Amino acid sequence: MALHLPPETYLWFKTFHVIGVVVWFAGLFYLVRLFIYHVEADALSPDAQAVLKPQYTLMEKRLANIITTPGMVVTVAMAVGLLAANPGWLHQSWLHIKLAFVALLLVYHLFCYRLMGQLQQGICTWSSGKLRALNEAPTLLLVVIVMLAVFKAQFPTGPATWLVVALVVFMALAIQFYARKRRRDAEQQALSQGA
Ligand code: HEM
Repeated sequence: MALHLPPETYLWFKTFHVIGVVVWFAGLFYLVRLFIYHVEADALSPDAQAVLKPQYTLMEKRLANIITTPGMVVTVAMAVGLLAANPGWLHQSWLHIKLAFVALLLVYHLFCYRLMGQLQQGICTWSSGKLRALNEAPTLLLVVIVMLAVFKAQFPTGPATWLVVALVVFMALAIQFYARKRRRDAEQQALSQGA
Protein backbone atom coordinates (compact mmCIF):
# COMPACT_ATOMS: atom_id res chain seq x y z
CA MET A 1 0.00 0.00 0.00
CA ALA A 2 1.49 3.36 -1.05
CA LEU A 3 1.89 6.07 1.58
CA HIS A 4 -0.15 9.20 0.79
CA LEU A 5 2.58 11.82 0.89
CA PRO A 6 2.72 15.22 -0.85
CA PRO A 7 3.91 14.57 -4.44
CA GLU A 8 7.24 16.35 -4.04
CA THR A 9 8.17 14.03 -1.12
CA TYR A 10 9.12 11.33 -3.63
CA LEU A 11 11.51 13.75 -5.33
CA TRP A 12 13.02 14.73 -1.96
CA PHE A 13 13.67 11.03 -1.24
CA LYS A 14 15.27 10.69 -4.67
CA THR A 15 17.39 13.84 -4.20
CA PHE A 16 18.83 12.57 -0.91
CA HIS A 17 19.12 9.02 -2.29
CA VAL A 18 21.46 10.34 -5.02
CA ILE A 19 23.34 12.60 -2.55
CA GLY A 20 23.79 9.56 -0.28
CA VAL A 21 25.20 7.57 -3.22
CA VAL A 22 27.73 10.33 -4.01
CA VAL A 23 28.90 10.54 -0.37
CA TRP A 24 29.02 6.72 0.02
CA PHE A 25 31.15 6.25 -3.09
CA ALA A 26 33.46 9.17 -2.30
CA GLY A 27 34.11 7.43 1.05
CA LEU A 28 34.58 3.95 -0.45
CA PHE A 29 37.04 5.17 -3.09
CA TYR A 30 39.13 7.25 -0.70
CA LEU A 31 39.11 4.60 2.05
CA VAL A 32 40.86 1.98 -0.07
CA ARG A 33 43.27 4.68 -1.34
CA LEU A 34 44.20 5.30 2.33
CA PHE A 35 44.68 1.53 2.80
CA ILE A 36 47.17 1.64 -0.11
CA TYR A 37 49.18 4.46 1.54
CA HIS A 38 48.98 2.59 4.87
CA VAL A 39 50.40 -0.63 3.34
CA GLU A 40 53.08 1.29 1.40
CA ALA A 41 54.25 2.89 4.66
CA ASP A 42 55.77 -0.55 5.49
CA ALA A 43 58.58 0.29 3.06
CA LEU A 44 59.53 3.49 4.96
CA SER A 45 61.94 4.02 7.85
CA PRO A 46 60.73 3.04 11.39
CA ASP A 47 60.58 6.76 12.30
CA ALA A 48 58.34 7.56 9.34
CA GLN A 49 56.16 4.53 10.08
CA ALA A 50 55.73 5.63 13.71
CA VAL A 51 54.31 8.95 12.49
CA LEU A 52 52.35 7.85 9.42
CA LYS A 53 50.66 4.64 10.54
CA PRO A 54 48.71 6.09 13.51
CA GLN A 55 47.77 9.04 11.26
CA TYR A 56 46.41 6.72 8.52
CA THR A 57 44.55 4.68 11.15
CA LEU A 58 42.86 7.85 12.44
CA MET A 59 42.01 9.08 8.92
CA GLU A 60 40.58 5.67 7.95
CA LYS A 61 38.40 5.45 11.08
CA ARG A 62 37.05 8.98 10.62
CA LEU A 63 36.44 8.54 6.90
CA ALA A 64 34.66 5.20 7.40
CA ASN A 65 32.53 6.26 10.38
CA ILE A 66 31.80 9.91 9.55
CA ILE A 67 31.50 9.83 5.74
CA THR A 68 31.27 6.34 4.22
CA THR A 69 28.82 4.57 6.54
CA PRO A 70 26.52 7.61 6.94
CA GLY A 71 26.49 7.88 3.10
CA MET A 72 25.41 4.23 2.93
CA VAL A 73 22.73 4.74 5.63
CA VAL A 74 21.28 7.81 3.83
CA THR A 75 21.25 5.92 0.48
CA VAL A 76 19.41 2.93 1.97
CA ALA A 77 17.04 5.00 4.15
CA MET A 78 16.03 7.17 1.18
CA ALA A 79 15.61 4.03 -0.97
CA VAL A 80 13.19 2.68 1.65
CA GLY A 81 11.33 6.03 1.42
CA LEU A 82 11.17 5.72 -2.40
CA LEU A 83 9.77 2.19 -2.13
CA ALA A 84 7.27 3.17 0.56
CA ALA A 85 6.05 6.07 -1.59
CA ASN A 86 5.85 3.87 -4.71
CA PRO A 87 5.66 0.15 -3.77
CA GLY A 88 5.01 -0.70 -7.43
CA TRP A 89 8.81 -0.68 -7.93
CA LEU A 90 9.01 -3.82 -5.77
CA HIS A 91 7.39 -5.89 -8.55
CA GLN A 92 9.85 -4.79 -11.23
CA SER A 93 12.72 -7.06 -12.21
CA TRP A 94 15.24 -4.19 -12.80
CA LEU A 95 14.90 -3.40 -9.07
CA HIS A 96 15.51 -7.05 -8.08
CA ILE A 97 18.69 -7.09 -10.20
CA LYS A 98 19.71 -3.71 -8.77
CA LEU A 99 19.23 -5.06 -5.24
CA ALA A 100 21.50 -8.02 -6.03
CA PHE A 101 24.28 -5.59 -7.07
CA VAL A 102 23.59 -3.37 -4.03
CA ALA A 103 24.01 -6.51 -1.86
CA LEU A 104 27.47 -7.01 -3.46
CA LEU A 105 28.26 -3.37 -2.69
CA LEU A 106 27.29 -3.88 0.96
CA VAL A 107 29.57 -6.95 1.12
CA TYR A 108 32.37 -4.76 -0.29
CA HIS A 109 31.60 -2.09 2.34
CA LEU A 110 31.83 -4.67 5.16
CA PHE A 111 34.99 -6.12 3.65
CA CYS A 112 36.58 -2.64 3.78
CA TYR A 113 35.84 -2.55 7.52
CA ARG A 114 37.49 -5.96 7.89
CA LEU A 115 40.61 -4.74 6.03
CA MET A 116 40.64 -1.57 8.15
CA GLY A 117 40.63 -3.69 11.34
CA GLN A 118 43.47 -5.87 10.00
CA LEU A 119 45.52 -2.78 9.06
CA GLN A 120 45.04 -1.33 12.54
CA GLN A 121 46.27 -4.57 14.10
CA GLY A 122 49.18 -4.79 11.63
CA ILE A 123 47.99 -8.18 10.28
CA CYS A 124 46.81 -7.15 6.80
CA THR A 125 48.34 -9.40 4.12
CA TRP A 126 47.03 -7.45 1.11
CA SER A 127 49.74 -5.87 -1.10
CA SER A 128 49.25 -2.33 -2.42
CA GLY A 129 48.89 -3.79 -5.96
CA LYS A 130 46.03 -6.05 -4.83
CA LEU A 131 44.37 -3.13 -3.02
CA ARG A 132 44.62 -1.02 -6.19
CA ALA A 133 42.86 -3.78 -8.15
CA LEU A 134 40.23 -4.09 -5.38
CA ASN A 135 39.56 -0.34 -5.64
CA GLU A 136 38.23 -0.90 -9.20
CA ALA A 137 35.37 -3.14 -7.99
CA PRO A 138 33.09 -0.31 -6.78
CA THR A 139 33.55 1.50 -10.12
CA LEU A 140 32.02 -1.46 -11.95
CA LEU A 141 29.21 -1.76 -9.36
CA LEU A 142 28.55 1.99 -9.63
CA VAL A 143 28.23 1.87 -13.42
CA VAL A 144 25.90 -1.17 -13.42
CA ILE A 145 23.69 0.07 -10.54
CA VAL A 146 23.28 3.58 -11.97
CA MET A 147 22.53 2.12 -15.43
CA LEU A 148 19.84 -0.11 -13.88
CA ALA A 149 18.37 2.86 -11.95
CA VAL A 150 18.27 5.03 -15.08
CA PHE A 151 17.39 2.56 -17.88
CA LYS A 152 15.31 0.18 -15.71
CA ALA A 153 13.54 -2.48 -17.87
CA GLN A 154 14.99 -0.90 -21.04
CA PHE A 155 18.51 -1.89 -19.99
CA PRO A 156 20.54 -1.25 -23.16
CA THR A 157 22.56 -3.99 -24.85
CA GLY A 158 23.37 -2.20 -28.13
CA PRO A 159 26.71 -0.89 -29.47
CA ALA A 160 26.61 2.28 -27.29
CA THR A 161 26.53 0.09 -24.15
CA TRP A 162 29.49 -1.98 -25.29
CA LEU A 163 31.34 1.24 -26.10
CA VAL A 164 30.69 2.51 -22.55
CA VAL A 165 31.80 -0.85 -21.07
CA ALA A 166 34.96 -0.80 -23.22
CA LEU A 167 35.72 2.79 -22.13
CA VAL A 168 35.28 1.95 -18.43
CA VAL A 169 37.54 -1.12 -18.74
CA PHE A 170 40.08 0.90 -20.75
CA MET A 171 40.12 3.67 -18.11
CA ALA A 172 40.55 1.16 -15.27
CA LEU A 173 43.46 -0.54 -17.10
CA ALA A 174 45.05 2.82 -18.02
CA ILE A 175 44.93 3.94 -14.35
CA GLN A 176 46.54 0.66 -13.23
CA PHE A 177 49.20 0.94 -15.94
CA TYR A 178 50.02 4.58 -15.07
CA ALA A 179 50.21 3.80 -11.33
CA ARG A 180 52.56 0.87 -12.00
CA LYS A 181 54.78 3.05 -14.21
CA ARG A 182 54.94 5.79 -11.52
CA ARG A 183 55.87 3.20 -8.87
CA ARG A 184 58.60 1.76 -11.10
CA ASP A 185 59.98 5.26 -11.85
CA ALA A 186 60.01 6.10 -8.11
CA GLU A 187 61.83 2.82 -7.32
CA GLN A 188 64.43 3.52 -10.01
CA GLN A 189 64.91 7.07 -8.72
CA ALA A 190 65.38 5.77 -5.16
CA LEU A 191 67.92 3.21 -6.42
CA SER A 192 69.90 5.82 -8.40
CA GLN A 193 69.91 8.18 -5.37
CA GLY A 194 71.17 5.35 -3.14
CA ALA A 195 73.93 4.41 -5.64
C1 HEM B 1 19.19 0.02 -0.92
C2 HEM B 1 19.09 -0.29 -2.16
C3 HEM B 1 18.46 0.60 -3.20
C4 HEM B 1 17.14 0.66 -3.55
C5 HEM B 1 15.98 -0.16 -2.95
C6 HEM B 1 17.02 1.66 -4.58
C7 HEM B 1 15.83 2.04 -5.18
C8 HEM B 1 15.68 3.12 -6.02
C9 HEM B 1 14.42 3.61 -6.53
C10 HEM B 1 13.05 3.00 -6.23
C11 HEM B 1 14.69 4.69 -7.31
C12 HEM B 1 13.66 5.60 -8.01
C13 HEM B 1 13.60 5.33 -9.47
C14 HEM B 1 12.85 6.42 -10.20
O1 HEM B 1 12.13 7.23 -9.61
O2 HEM B 1 13.00 6.49 -11.44
C15 HEM B 1 16.11 4.89 -7.30
C16 HEM B 1 16.78 5.88 -8.00
C17 HEM B 1 18.13 5.94 -8.15
N1 HEM B 1 19.06 5.10 -7.57
FE1 HEM B 1 18.65 3.67 -6.18
N2 HEM B 1 18.26 2.18 -4.84
C18 HEM B 1 19.17 1.56 -4.04
C19 HEM B 1 20.53 1.78 -4.03
C20 HEM B 1 21.20 2.54 -4.96
C21 HEM B 1 22.63 2.61 -5.12
C22 HEM B 1 23.63 1.83 -4.27
C23 HEM B 1 22.89 3.45 -6.15
C24 HEM B 1 24.21 3.85 -6.78
C25 HEM B 1 25.24 3.05 -6.86
C26 HEM B 1 21.63 3.96 -6.65
C27 HEM B 1 21.49 4.86 -7.67
C28 HEM B 1 20.31 5.47 -8.00
C29 HEM B 1 20.18 6.59 -8.94
C30 HEM B 1 21.32 7.30 -9.67
C31 HEM B 1 18.80 6.88 -9.02
C32 HEM B 1 18.14 7.99 -9.86
C33 HEM B 1 17.64 7.39 -11.16
C34 HEM B 1 16.78 8.32 -11.96
O3 HEM B 1 16.08 9.17 -11.41
O4 HEM B 1 16.77 8.18 -13.22
N3 HEM B 1 20.64 3.37 -5.90
N4 HEM B 1 16.69 3.91 -6.52
